[in-house]
Amino acid sequence: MKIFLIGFMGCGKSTLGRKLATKLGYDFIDLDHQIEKLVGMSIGAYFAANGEAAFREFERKTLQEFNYPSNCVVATGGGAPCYFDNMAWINKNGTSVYIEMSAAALARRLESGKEKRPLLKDMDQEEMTSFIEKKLEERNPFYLQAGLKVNGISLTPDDLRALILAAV
Ligand SMILES: Nc1ncnc2c1ncn2[C@@H]1O[C@H](COP(=O)(O)OP(=O)(O)O)[C@@H](O)[C@H]1O
Ligand SMILES: O=C(O)C1=C[C@@H](OP(=O)(O)O)[C@@H](O)[C@H](O)C1
Ligand SMILES: [Mg+2]
Repeated sequence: MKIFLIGFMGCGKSTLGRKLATKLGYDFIDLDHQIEKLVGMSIGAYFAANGEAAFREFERKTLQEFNYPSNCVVATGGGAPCYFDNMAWINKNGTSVYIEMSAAALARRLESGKEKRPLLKDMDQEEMTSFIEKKLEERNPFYLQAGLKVNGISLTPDDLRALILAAV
């Protein structure tokens, strides 16, 4: 089974994904790390050098052309499902899981680590909360196409594993 974790920045795709993969005995792939490896720089540096549109193209290519093992957990980037035909591609090729959280909870979590996220790096808590509220409105139509939606607050890897296994 190929499990694609989707959801806004900070919902826990990378952290929970790695632990979930270990629990299932599956490989773990973080698409952002994969992109960083292929372009030879951090996501932040790539955004600064080439802009967001170039990043989205590269993200699509990486998502859709990666040679996934048959059993894996994939942490996507927060924007990945929301561009091109990526969400349809994900649903055709795997089981998608949306880790849902409110804008306020996401903003609290993202306070540390925002320097690594080019879309957030210059914002304070208030700006970040309203930016996330607006972005979630745009992105939810894509996220909500996931096969399974789970609440990301206090979500443990064991909970996530149980919810996914119950749903498939
Ligand atoms: N289930 C969780 N419970 C509490 N904190 C979490 C959880 N998952 C992630 N975090 C914390 O939230 C931040 C963002 O997590 P990360 O996995 O990078 O999110 P994403 O990949 O979805 O952007 C990190 O500081 C991480 O330690
Ligand atoms: O939501 C987004 O547009 C982005 C999310 C990031 O991944 P995480 O969701 O893992 O932070 C990363 O792909 C890039 O900074 C853009
Ligand atoms: Mg991540």
